[in-house]
Amino acid sequence: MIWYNLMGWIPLWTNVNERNVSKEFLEGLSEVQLQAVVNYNGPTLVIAGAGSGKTRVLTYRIANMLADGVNPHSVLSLTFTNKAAAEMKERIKTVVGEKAKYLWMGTFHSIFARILRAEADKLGYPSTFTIYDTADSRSVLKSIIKEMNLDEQVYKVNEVHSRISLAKNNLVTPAVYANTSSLVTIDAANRRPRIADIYKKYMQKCYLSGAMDFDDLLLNTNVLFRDHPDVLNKYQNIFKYILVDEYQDTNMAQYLIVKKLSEQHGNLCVVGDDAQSIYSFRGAKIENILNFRNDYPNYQLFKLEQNYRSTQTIVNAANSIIAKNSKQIKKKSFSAKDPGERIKVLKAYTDQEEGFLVAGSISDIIYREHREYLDFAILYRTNAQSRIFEDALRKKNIPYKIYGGLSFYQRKEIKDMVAYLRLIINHNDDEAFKRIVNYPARGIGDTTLTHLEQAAVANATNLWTITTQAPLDKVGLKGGAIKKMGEFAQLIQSFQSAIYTESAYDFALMVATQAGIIKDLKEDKTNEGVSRFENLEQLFNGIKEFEENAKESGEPLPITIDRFLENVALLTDADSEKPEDKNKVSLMTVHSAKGLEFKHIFLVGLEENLFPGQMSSQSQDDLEEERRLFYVAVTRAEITATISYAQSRYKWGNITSCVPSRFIKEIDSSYIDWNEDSMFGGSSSSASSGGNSYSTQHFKPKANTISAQRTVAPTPQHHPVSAITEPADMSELEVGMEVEHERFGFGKIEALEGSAPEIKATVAFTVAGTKTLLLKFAKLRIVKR
Ligand SMILES: Nc1ncnc2c1ncn2[C@@H]1O[C@H](COP(=O)(O)OP(=O)(O)OP(=O)(O)O)[C@@H](O)[C@H]1O
Ligand SMILES: [Mg+2]
Repeated sequence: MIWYNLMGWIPLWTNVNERNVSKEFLEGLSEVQLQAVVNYNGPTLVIAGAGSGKTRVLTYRIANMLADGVNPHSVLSLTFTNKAAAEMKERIKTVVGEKAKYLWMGTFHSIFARILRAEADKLGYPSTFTIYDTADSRSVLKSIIKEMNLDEQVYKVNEVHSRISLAKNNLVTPAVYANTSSLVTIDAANRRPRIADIYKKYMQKCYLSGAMDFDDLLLNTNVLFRDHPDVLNKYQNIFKYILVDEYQDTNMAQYLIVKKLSEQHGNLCVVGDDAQSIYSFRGAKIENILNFRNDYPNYQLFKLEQNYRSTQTIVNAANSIIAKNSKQIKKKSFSAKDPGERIKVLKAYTDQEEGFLVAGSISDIIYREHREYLDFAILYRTNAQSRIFEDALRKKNIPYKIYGGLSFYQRKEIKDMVAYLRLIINHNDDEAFKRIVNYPARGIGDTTLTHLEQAAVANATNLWTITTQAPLDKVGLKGGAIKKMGEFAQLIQSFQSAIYTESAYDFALMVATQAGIIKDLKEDKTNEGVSRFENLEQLFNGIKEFEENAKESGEPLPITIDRFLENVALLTDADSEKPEDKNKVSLMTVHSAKGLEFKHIFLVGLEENLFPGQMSSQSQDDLEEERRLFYVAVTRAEITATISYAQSRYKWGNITSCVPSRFIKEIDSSYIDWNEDSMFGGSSSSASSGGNSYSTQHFKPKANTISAQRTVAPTPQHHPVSAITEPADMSELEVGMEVEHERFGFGKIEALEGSAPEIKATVAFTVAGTKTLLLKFAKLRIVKR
C-alpha cells in the first residue's frame, strides 16, 4: 500500500510525476490532491470527509489523463446523478477541449442501460426494451397481487416492491429469495410467505413486456457479464480506466460490475466517504469501501484532510456529529477558511411557523448580505415536508425549485403521451398498452381489456401479441371490440417506419396529432384541461430542447425519439433542473443534496421521529445511518447552516407535539447558537427574519422599517386591559375567555379539546387570525378586565 496524506508524506512512491507546467489546471490542487490526480495507474482509493475535493480530484484525474493522451473512449466514470456527470464533463471540456464528450460518463443506470441495449439479444430482450419507472413497477405488482388473490393489506405494493428491489440489488433471484431465511425478515416470513412467488411472476411479466425496471439494469448487467465472458471481455478491454464517485453508496450489484470490469486493467479509482453512506436502505454496502484493501492489496490510498467548502465552525460541528457514530473510519477534517458563524437553531411553535421563519431568514440574509436565491437550499428529511416551505416562500415572493419526485413526468397527460411513444417503440410494453388502449376514448372497455389480460396470462405472453396474433373471438371479444382493437393496433403500427427517420420532436408531434391527443386536450376548456394542454406543450418544449442540446454536442442526426425516452426514463431526483430555474432557492431532501454545496443551508424539521425518522429508533445501525445523513446535510453549507424545528406539527389532520431532534444536542455546543431570544424577544443575535410576520428584527438601524411590516400585537390602548395574569394554568382556561399570546397578541378562546398535557385551544386572535395551539407550548395569559 502506498499512503499519502497531507501531514505525513510516506515516500514509498517512486514514480511521482513532476508538476507539469503546461497543465495549468493542476495549479488549483493541493499537494495531496495533485498526487491523487497524476498517479492514475493502478487501483486507487481516495477516502476523505465532505468537501475535501474528492469529486474535484476525480474530475482533474480524468482531465489529466486526457491531457496525457489517454483515449476518452477508454475512460468510464460513474457518478450518482446525470447532473453530476454533465457538470464533470463540462469542467473537463473547458480544460482539455472537445474530446471530453467521448468519455463514458454517467450514472450506473444510464451507462449500463446503454450497454444492455447494445447486448440485449444475448439476454433475450429487444434492444428497444422499455425502462419501467417506479409507477410502472408498482402497477405490475398490483396486478400480480390481484391475480394471485392475495390480501392487498398484507401484501402492500410499496413494501413488496422495496423487498424485490433490495433482493435484486443483492443479486438474489426469486429461487434464492424463497430459500434464504436471512433475507426474509420475521415479519415477512410469517405474514408474507408469497413474496418470492410475486417476485418470480414480476420478473416474468417484465420479461414478457420487454421491460426492465431500474434494478434490472444492474441485475441484468451482472447476468450479462456472468453468462457471456466474451461480452465481459469486450468491455474489460474497452474500459482501461474506471472511476467511481460516491463509492460508499454502491450496492452489491454495482460493486460486482465495477470489480469485474476492472479485472483486466486494474485501473480502478474510487472516491468516497464512509461517513456519507446514506443508502443502505436501498442495499448500499459501506463494506465496499472498507473491503477495497482486500480486493486490491496493492492499492494506493489518498487521504484528503482539508475541507475547501465550509467554514471552520461548520467543519468542526460536522466532525462533532459524526464522532458519535461507532462505525467509522477515523479521519481528520479541517478547514482553513474563516471561523464563520455558529449554527443557528430556529425554534417554531408550529410547522407553519417554521416555514415563515425559514423564508424570513432567507430574505433577511439576501437583503443583508446581498446574496442571490441560488445561494440557498432548504433540506428536509422527507419530500412531504416541502409544502409548508413552498407556501411560505410563495408568500414572500421568493422563487424556488423543488428537486425530486419528478412530478412533471408523473402527470397523467404526460404519462399518456410518453406511453404512446413507448408502445410504438416496444409493442410488448404492457403498462404502456394498458394506459392508452382507450385513450383518447375509442370505446374499448374494461371487459375487453380483462379478456386480453387473461389470455395474455394464460398464454404467457403480452397484450400486444394477443391483440395481433390470437383469434380474438376465442378470447371472448365481440365483433365491435375486435374491430376497435384492430384499429388500435394499426394506429400503433402506422408510426413504425418513422421512428428512426424523423427527429424526436417531429415524430412526437405526429403521434400526438394522429392519435388524437392534441384534439382531446384542446377540446377541454376547463381550467384543468387548459393546464393539461400547457403541460403537454412543456413536454414538447423539453423534447425540442433535448434535440437542440444533442445537436450542439455534435451527435449524428436525426436525434430520434428513443433517445429522448431513454433520457426521461433515467432521470434521477437531482436531474430535473431547467435553465430558467437557475436563480432560485433549492428545496430537496438531504438524500438528493449529496455531493452538492450551497452558501446557506436551512436544515428543517429537526425533530425526533422525523429526523431521525421513526424507523431509525429501532436499531443502532439505522440510527447511525440517520446520523450520517445529518452529517451530509450540515456539510453542504459553505457559509452558514441553520437548523429549525417545530414544537407541534400536523400529522394526519391532528396537531401533535414534537420533541427536538437528539441530533441538535449532539453537536458540540460551542458551535451552536440557540438563538432563543432573538426569535421572540429581539436579542441582538442573528437569524431572525426581516419580513417575517412574527419575529423581531435584530439589526437596529432598519428595525423601524421592518417592524412596520410586522403584525404587532395590539397595545393596551386598543384593548383596555386592566390586568394580565402569569401564563395560565391550563385548567383555568375556558371557552370564551380572552387571552394574550406573546406573539399573536389578543384573542378569544373558541374551543378547547384533548386532555392534559396535550390540550389544544383554538383561539381567534384579533390580528393574527384563528389558530389552534398546543397549550403546553403556547403559554397563554388570561386577560382580566
Ligand atoms: N485545492 C482546492 N482549492 C480550492 N478549492 C477547492 C480545492 N479542492 C476542492 N475545492 C472546492 O471545494 C469544494 C468541495 O469540493 P468537492 O465537491 O470536490 O468535495 P467532495 O469531497 O467531493 O465533497 P462531498 O463529500 O460533499 O462530495 C468545491 O467547491 C471545490 O471546487
Ligand atoms: Mg463529491
